[in-house]
Amino acid sequence: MFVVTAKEMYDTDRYAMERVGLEGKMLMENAGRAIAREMEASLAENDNIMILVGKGNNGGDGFVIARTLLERGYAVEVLQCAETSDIRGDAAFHREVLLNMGYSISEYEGQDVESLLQDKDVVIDALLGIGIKGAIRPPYDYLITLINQYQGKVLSVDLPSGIPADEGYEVHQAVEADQTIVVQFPKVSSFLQHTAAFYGDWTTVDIGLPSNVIQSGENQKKVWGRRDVVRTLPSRSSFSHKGTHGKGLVIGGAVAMPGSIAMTSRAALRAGAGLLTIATVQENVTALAANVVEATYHTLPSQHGHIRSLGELDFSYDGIAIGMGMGRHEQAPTIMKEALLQTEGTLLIDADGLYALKQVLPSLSDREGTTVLTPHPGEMAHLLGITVPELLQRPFSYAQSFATEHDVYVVLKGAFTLITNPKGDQWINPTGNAGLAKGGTGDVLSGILLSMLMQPQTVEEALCNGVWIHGYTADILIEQKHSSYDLLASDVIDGLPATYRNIFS
Ligand SMILES: NC(=O)C1=CN([C@@H]2O[C@H](COP(=O)(O)OP(=O)(O)OC[C@H]3O[C@@H](n4cnc5c(N)ncnc54)[C@H](O)[C@@H]3O)[C@@H](O)[C@H]2O)[C@@H](O)CC1
Ligand SMILES: Nc1ncnc2c1ncn2[C@@H]1O[C@H](COP(=O)(O)OP(=O)(O)O)[C@@H](O)[C@H]1O
Ligand SMILES: [K+]
Repeated sequence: MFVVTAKEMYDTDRYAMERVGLEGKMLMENAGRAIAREMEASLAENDNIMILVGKGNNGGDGFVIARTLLERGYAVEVLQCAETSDIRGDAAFHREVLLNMGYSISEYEGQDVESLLQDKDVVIDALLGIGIKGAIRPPYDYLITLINQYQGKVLSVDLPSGIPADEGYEVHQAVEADQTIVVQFPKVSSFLQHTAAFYGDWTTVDIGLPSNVIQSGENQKKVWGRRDVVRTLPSRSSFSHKGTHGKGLVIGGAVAMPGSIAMTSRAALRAGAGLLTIATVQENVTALAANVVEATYHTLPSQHGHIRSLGELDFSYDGIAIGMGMGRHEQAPTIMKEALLQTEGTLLIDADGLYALKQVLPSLSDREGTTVLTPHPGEMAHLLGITVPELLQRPFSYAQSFATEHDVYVVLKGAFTLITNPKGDQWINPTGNAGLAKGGTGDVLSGILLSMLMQPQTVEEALCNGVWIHGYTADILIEQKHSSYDLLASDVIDGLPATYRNIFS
């Protein structure tokens, strides 16, 4: 499923009208009817409905929705919140159709909307869509405040009014919808931390727009779904052997942090790695060996309880993950530089490794092999030299500029983890829940990703599948036997068998 900006949506609209021959009126008819049909699932037969219509095409959709619901027998009052002379084009056309069918429209002229809303069960918000610019002006500012005070159900058309389609905007005032019915493609703002909650539950409706423009455009954004996982996750050949499934190396850990690499390693093995070696400080090996019995071990020279150097480490592995529990110390950047320059294959860098990387960033360009960075927002902000709030305002652009500039894959973790390839294409992961907001779940993700990167699939598929599996496992676990409070990172590792059985069933 494609995810779009306002510009991509307008370009698609123009292409549909000018090149394909789908008239605007027709698209608006499709949109309004599809949205009304979708809304019916949330409506009761006797509901009193108020639809607030704005002056643009979002309001135009509103006129079609009103007509469709009225024809189906619902009690709908239409409040037009703009001067009739300001309503133009397709919206004006559908306004006329509504009137021609014998229905009436009230115009907002400063009347007491609060009392008008009192006997309504549902408010449909068709005030503003993707065309919003700048701070909300009257009367929409006032109407949005009233909608948010209203106790009944609020259903928004395309976007909650006041929310822009794109990233990079601060939101001061917007409708807090219970549900949003999105026209054709989800907009970027439905995945951003500061805007996602305004949407409530959202679904998309197909209005017949072509996807050519987006498909042929640069830097596509897509949601990675279950079907993609089933389509791309390689099944195992009955003649495979442990070497076929990838020989991985995990470098990390310190005396004070033995758990991270244990989780990464156990997760990698559970996720399907054929063979796994752990390279860590000598002091931890005995305890780890009892914990991760399937792995082999390589002891690294240590100093003050952390890795001093990579010593004589052999780097001939199918995939290497570095950084988990490694600590932030003086030697870390040198160790990172060595890993960047000595390893030829796939290198995944996580956690403390990302802090060390920041100091040797230019060495990234000297790498031949694939490099994957898995930062959480704090680590990504540090790599970029910006603040976390700045990053969260524009995660798509920042992840994209970093990935393209440094020729790396970036897995920016969060409620909607964002995967970016070195060309700047992006995938959004929809799985996962707040149960994952706990120490160690990132280590587990690194292990799953290391394993995925060694299976026969593209790097993009490996990363998207790994992130999806991690989140989906947490989703099943909190549905079936855990909660978002008690879930532990190690539970996610133990939940992987059920996920695989489910995917391959
Ligand atoms: N492919 C498409 O793009 C389609 C879009 N449709 C609908 O059309 C909508 C986009 O229509 P428009 O481009 O007319 O945009 P809007 O419906 O968002 O209306 C924009 C108008 O609102 C006013 N406005 C903008 N910012 C404001 C602010 N801060 N305060 C107060 N008023 C403000 C301006 O007068 C502007 O012209 C979509 O969200 C969707 O609902 C559908 O009808 C069909 C297809
Ligand atoms: N609210 C949330 N919803 C979904 N996933 C989440 C949420 N919070 C965190 N996660 C996921 O949990 C993991 C946390 O990783 P990270 O912050 O590196 O943890 P740690 O360093 O403790 O291992 C990431 O995969 C992230 O996407
Ligand atoms: K709206």
